[in-house]
Formats: sequence, structure tokens, C-alpha cells
Amino acid sequence: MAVFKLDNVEDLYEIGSVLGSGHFGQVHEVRERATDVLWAGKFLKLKKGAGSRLGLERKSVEKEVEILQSLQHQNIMALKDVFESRAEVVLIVELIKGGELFDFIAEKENLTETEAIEFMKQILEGVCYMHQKTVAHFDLKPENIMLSDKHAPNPDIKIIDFGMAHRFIQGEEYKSLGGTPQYIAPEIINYEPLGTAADMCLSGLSPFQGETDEETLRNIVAMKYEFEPHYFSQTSNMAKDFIQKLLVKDQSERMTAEECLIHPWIKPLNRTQIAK
Ligand SMILES: COc1cc(-c2ccc3ncc(-c4cccc([C@@H](O)NCCN(C)C)c4)n3n2)ccc1O
Repeated sequence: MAVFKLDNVEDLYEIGSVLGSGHFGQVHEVRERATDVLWAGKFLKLKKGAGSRLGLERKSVEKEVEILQSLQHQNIMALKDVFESRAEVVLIVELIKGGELFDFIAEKENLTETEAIEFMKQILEGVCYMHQKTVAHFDLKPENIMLSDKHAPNPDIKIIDFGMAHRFIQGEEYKSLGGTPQYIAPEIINYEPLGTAADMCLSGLSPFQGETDEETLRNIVAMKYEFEPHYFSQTSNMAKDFIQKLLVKDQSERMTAEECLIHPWIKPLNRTQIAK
């Protein structure tokens, strides 16, 4: 069983305002007393007993911590410390000040393909790194892609929220029904054995979005989508080719993160191929 620091987290960190909350618990800004450095603290309530419906199993928190401890990459949120008390575990991670990529893009008049390629390249580098470590995120969606500093000329992408992540062991079969309807892979909906390919269905606006979750899931299983002119009239054919090679039902036919990084949209063969 993993042992986390038993110190009282408030002896070392001043707990600040809530930054956000969700299935993952509550995230607070925290100030390290010894250095005045600001971090983010994710506060996770543990189940009080086997029959308790509230809180998380300690085993699932240990799994998330073990995965985060194994990942050191500039495009993946870094874990600094873990504290536990009788009822809660606190993960101290790097504070990401630039907000969600989705909001950054929404606030811009328009995003050029060159800017989109730069963000996609960073996302792919983080995802490729975790896949090489046989880790799948399993909840990649726009809200979990954040920016280090949205005012920087070239903001760094930071992938957060590894609460659904899984490290594959050679030869094991893993299935899950978790995830967010608009962004989950068809193999998850069909409860088939999963692999890192399930992470490769990431998109900004889900092309499968239906009126209801049920309709969205039907669209994903049918791989029913179209490049709506309203959104794609200015999109290059190279970019559409990139998307089409990801939105593939058969996970073994879907581009891997490594293949994405050498796709001509991301890595042009020559200057004339640069997306206008
Ligand atoms: C360690 O696990 C997590 C960390 C974080 C995290 C880490 C650093 C950090 N710096 C700033 C924030 C932040 C700021 C505003 C909102 C949120 C969060 O509530 N929304 C992010 C997306 N959400 C769907 C997880 C998070 N975070 N969030 C979020 C979810 C996690 O499961």
C-alpha cells in the first residue's frame, strides 16, 4: 500500500480559494509556506467504509498518484507532493494559470491553422509520451487541456486530470465505461478491450454531438459525422485528412499519437505544404 505524507497539509501549505471542482474533487490554489510559491491542491475525500457511497476508494487514488509519479513531461501537469489524513488525500501539483485551452480559443477572433497546429503538436507530444509509458488518460477532452500562461507568446499546453488514467500491463485486457459522452471512443461505448488508441478521439467541438447523450453515443458508434461548412469552409484539406485518420472506428486503424506527429499537417514535407 502506498504511504503518503502524514503531516497536516496545512502545516506546510496555506489553503487558498477554490479553482474548480468536479468528479475529481476540489482544486484549490495553495501557497507553500516555506517558499511562498503557489501550487494547486486537489482535495479528494476517501470512502469512510466499504459500504460508503461517498468518497473515493483509496486504491483508485493510489493508482492516480502512481501514474502521475511516473510522468515527467512539460505538457503534463507535474505532481509535487501527496498528503493523507484519515478522511482525505491531497495531491499538490503545479499551478496552471492560463485556464482551459477551449476558453482561450473561444476568446480569440479566430485561430489560424498554424496556431492550431502548434497547440495540437504539444498535446500530441504529451499524449505520445504517456502512451510510450503505456499510460492512457481516458478522459482527454478540451476542459482537461490547459495553458501555462495564456498571455505568453507561445503558451505551454498542460494535460490535467488523470483520475480516469490507466497503466497497461503486457497482455492484460482492460475495459471501462467511464469518460465524457461527446469525447469517448466507440470501443468504450461497446465495452470492448481498450488500449491507448481510445485517447485519440480528442476534438475541440465533438463532431458527434447529438441532442441527447444517447444520440451522441449512437453517432460515435456509427462514426457518423460531417465537416459542416459553417465550421470547416476555411479548413485545409490536410487538416481534414488528419481528422479523418483519427475518427476511425477500428482502434487498430486509428492514427497513433506517434503517427500524428509525422502526419503532413503537423510535420509538413515541404514549405509549400504549410496550411495557409
Ligand atoms: C491532480 O488532478 C487534477 C488537477 C487539476 C488541476 C491542476 C492544476 C491546476 N491549476 C489550475 C487548475 C484549475 C483552474 C480552474 C479550474 C480547474 C478545474 O476545475 N477545471 C479544469 C477542467 N476540469 C474538467 C478538470 C482547474 N488546475 N487544476 C484539475 C483536475 C485534476 O484531476
